[in-house]
Amino acid sequence: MNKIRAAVVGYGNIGKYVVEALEAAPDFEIAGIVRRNGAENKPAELEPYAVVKDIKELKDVDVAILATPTRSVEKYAKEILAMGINTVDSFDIHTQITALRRSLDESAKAGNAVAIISAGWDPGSDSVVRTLLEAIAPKGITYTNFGPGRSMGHSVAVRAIAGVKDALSMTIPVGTGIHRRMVYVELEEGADFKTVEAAVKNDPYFVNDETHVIQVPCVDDLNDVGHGVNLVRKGVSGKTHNQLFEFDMKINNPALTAQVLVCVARATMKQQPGCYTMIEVPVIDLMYGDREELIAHLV
Ligand SMILES: NC(=O)C1=CN([C@@H]2O[C@H](COP(=O)(O)OP(=O)(O)OC[C@H]3O[C@@H](n4cnc5c(N)ncnc54)[C@H](OP(=O)(O)O)[C@@H]3O)[C@@H](O)[C@H]2O)C=CC1
Ligand SMILES: N[C@@H](CCCC(=O)C(=O)O)C(=O)O
Repeated sequence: MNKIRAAVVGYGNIGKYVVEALEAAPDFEIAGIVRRNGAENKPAELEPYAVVKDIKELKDVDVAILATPTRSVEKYAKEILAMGINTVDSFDIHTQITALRRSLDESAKAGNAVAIISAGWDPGSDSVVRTLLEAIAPKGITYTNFGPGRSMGHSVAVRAIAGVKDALSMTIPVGTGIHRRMVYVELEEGADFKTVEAAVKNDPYFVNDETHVIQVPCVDDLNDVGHGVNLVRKGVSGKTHNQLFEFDMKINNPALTAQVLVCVARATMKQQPGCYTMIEVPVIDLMYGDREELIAHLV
């Protein structure tokens, strides 16, 4: 069997778990890890792998798994798709997904490659669940209630603000798909708390939610990467009301995001050139194994 050669771009919270998920997958091999500082301070667990500054330094990469901040995804994806290498990412600014899809569709087709975007758990696997539930009860309301837990995307956005040394953004479910954001910040020496607080509250990640910013001496003392979702749809199948569906999970956030990225990386190998979201990809393409055996086992 020819293994799929994957590069991991960015070695932060998600990147570390992507390496583990690739190591556990029978059909993948790690082509290398791409880091801004290359092999400088190479962590012990990456000893068996090439760690480089530029993906061009790696050989025969089939797919690049982008574990970078969401706001860097488009730049990395465009460069990599132009080389004819597939990309997957977990881009999570929901209001910008269709724009990213249009932009990367052009890049992917030009590079004769495949991009699957917004492939984490939300957006990502939850999007597939929402789609399925809406198909089987076309009229009705779906509520996606997160947490309580750490949003990686919101925490990354706060860490990017000048003067922030570390940050933890906890998502607190208020009900009916509404969330409160509790943001714990550790500041660089001399940083002004009020300026940071205003920047957080004005960031598009936070601007629509009730947000509280709290200064703490050490974010690491508070950190817990657990998260979860309770997704409920109540609706109408045909002309019959009161169909009630519920999907619930409690997870290690980076570990689940990484596993979704890896199964979606597999699926890139089976699509025509272009850019897709997870709801556009046949779910069987996420799976490793013989097609007929999967059908016998899962259908
Ligand atoms: N859709 C979903 O369900 C989910 C999506 N996510 C997304 O995953 C993203 C990554 O999260 P997380 O792993 O916690 O982030 P981290 O900050 O821990 O890691 C990102 C890594 O990307 C690299 N990098 C490349 N460019 C930059 C840059 N400009 N600034 C900072 N780092 C850069 C760095 O690695 P190096 O130093 O090695 O170069 C960095 O460690 C989040 O932005 C979030 O949106 C996360 C969870 C769920
Ligand atoms: N994109 C999230 C995962 C979904 C949960 C969420 O959106 C939130 O906590 O606000 C994340 O980055 O952790």
